[in-house]
Amino acid sequence: MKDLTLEARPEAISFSPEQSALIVVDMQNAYASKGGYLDLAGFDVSATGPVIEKINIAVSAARAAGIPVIWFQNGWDEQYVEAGGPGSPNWHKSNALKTMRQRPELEGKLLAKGGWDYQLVDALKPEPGDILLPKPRYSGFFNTPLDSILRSRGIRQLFFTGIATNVCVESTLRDGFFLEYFGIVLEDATHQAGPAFAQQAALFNIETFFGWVSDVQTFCDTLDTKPLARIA
Ligand SMILES: NC(=O)N/C=C\C(=O)O
Repeated sequence: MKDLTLEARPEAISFSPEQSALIVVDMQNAYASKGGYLDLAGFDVSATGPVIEKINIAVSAARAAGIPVIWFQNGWDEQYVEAGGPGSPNWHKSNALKTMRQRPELEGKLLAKGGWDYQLVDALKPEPGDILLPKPRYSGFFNTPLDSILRSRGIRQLFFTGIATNVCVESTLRDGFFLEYFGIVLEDATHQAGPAFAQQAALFNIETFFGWVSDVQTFCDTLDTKPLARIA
């Protein structure tokens, strides 16, 4: 397929579907569902429903265009060895680990592989041919085979969706930038962890310093695919 031009901020960007991947960051109950880790830690997850719908549309369009879909799940083994102990800054900064220390009844329930909190939300279903990757830190490029998977497939452009815009989405897009990948975030298929200004700040950072910002409808229109559902 020939190069396509995607309308984006701060400017349009050309890309080749054969050199692209759609990355779905951490669409787990932990980050998108009531009763998940972010909700229990006091973050507002009430507006994640429309984001899930937009991600489904973007995933359908990517698959129709032959663009690989890469799903990340953030979390650790049930004993939290992969989370790191007090010698890791993750131990000190992870709000999931801090919440479990404050509420021992939650120990082993947050972001633990095999648990409900770690599972992708029911409305999002990987299909055969998609790539599902665990990741133990915010960035999808650390302690994962992502870079090798992308380079071995000649992929240079990464389209980002998922939660949280200002944490794991931005972290992975930033590291991709340093590794010479072109990062484009589909803003209406993302949601922040924290106040609304965190979403705007992350999008400002991406647009201004690290990549490009577009949206799901533009992505679908540019690929000229017929997504499963039109965006209202
Ligand atoms: N997926 C994320 O952006 N996660 C943010 C915070 C955390 O995992 O503690």
